[in-house]
Amino acid sequence: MDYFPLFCDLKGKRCLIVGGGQVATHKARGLLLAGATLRLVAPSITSELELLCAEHDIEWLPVPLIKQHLTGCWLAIAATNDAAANRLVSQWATAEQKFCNCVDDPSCASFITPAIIDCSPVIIAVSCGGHAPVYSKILKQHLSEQLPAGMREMVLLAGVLRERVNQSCDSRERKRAFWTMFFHHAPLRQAVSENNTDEIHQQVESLFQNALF
Ligand SMILES: C[C@@]1(CC(=O)O)c2cc3[nH]c(cc4nc(cc5[nH]c(cc(n2)[C@H]1CCC(=O)O)[C@@](C)(CC(=O)O)[C@@H]5CCC(=O)O)C(CC(=O)O)=C4CCC(=O)O)c(CCC(=O)O)c3CC(=O)O
Ligand SMILES: NC(=O)C1=CN([C@@H]2O[C@H](COP(=O)(O)OP(=O)(O)OC[C@H]3O[C@@H](n4cnc5c(N)ncnc54)[C@H](O)[C@@H]3O)[C@@H](O)[C@H]2O)C=CC1
Repeated sequence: MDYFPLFCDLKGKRCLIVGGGQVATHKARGLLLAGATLRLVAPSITSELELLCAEHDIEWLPVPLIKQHLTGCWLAIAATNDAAANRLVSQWATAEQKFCNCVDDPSCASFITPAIIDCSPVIIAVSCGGHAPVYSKILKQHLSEQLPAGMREMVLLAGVLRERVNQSCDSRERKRAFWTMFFHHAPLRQAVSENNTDEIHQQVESLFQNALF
């Protein structure tokens, strides 16, 4: 496997972005959606980034880049149009064992950003390993057209029931069977996609009786 996919909780965690152009703006948008706080090092930034600075926890430093800008940051994105600056960020981050994305050269990056379908809590990330970013975008589109109806709602319902299932049953086998049945259960899926709460309740109770005990 060329890259190991991870889903990171970035809420409240500071991330460094170096550069303030179109690509930096796009990466900033993504990190902010995940709740990160940002340190932005760039002499100038796009008007969208200026707006984001007013609305979010972003520390914009219009000063020359120094190694200390990495201090307190969990990861870095080198997003300038200056290849040497991007490489420097990557070298500094790697020396400190921090993950670094490099927008103009995947060979000096320790992570790459995938194309993302965000139906949180369901998140689908697609990468072509840096070979073909546009194809990642096309695959994302393709996948998003194939997703099952009510997918997100079924997952949210599973989250609500999870504790009860764990409390009701010790057998890992039976729990696995319960969840497999749950997600394949046509009447339940139908009720969930229609948001029919009475029917959802009935189907869930009968699943508990039939599958768990
Ligand atoms: C390695 C990686 C590093 C990283 O950024 O993490 C990287 C690198 C580079 N991208 C370049 C170009 C473009 N990238 C896009 C788009 C996306 N690029 C994304 C990720 C990645 N791009 C990482 C690999 C991920 C993977 O494995 O797939 C996506 C998936 C995710 C995101 O950025 O959010 C997002 C689509 C998301 C979406 O829409 O959902 C478009 C199209 C467009 O903008 O519409 C173009 C123009 C067309 C073209 O050139 O192909 C160039 C050449 C720059 C130049 O010409 O100088 C490099 C540098 C190089 O290849 O060396
Ligand atoms: N990974 C990806 O998805 C993509 C990557 N790219 C690459 O991203 C690079 C940047 O693209 P854009 O944002 O469109 O460029 P841009 O020209 O809009 O912005 C470049 C930014 O970098 C800043 N900058 C330059 N030198 C700096 C330094 N030493 N320290 C701090 N900031 C510095 C500039 O002030 C500017 O804000 C391009 O060189 C291209 O190779 C381009 C398209 C997609």
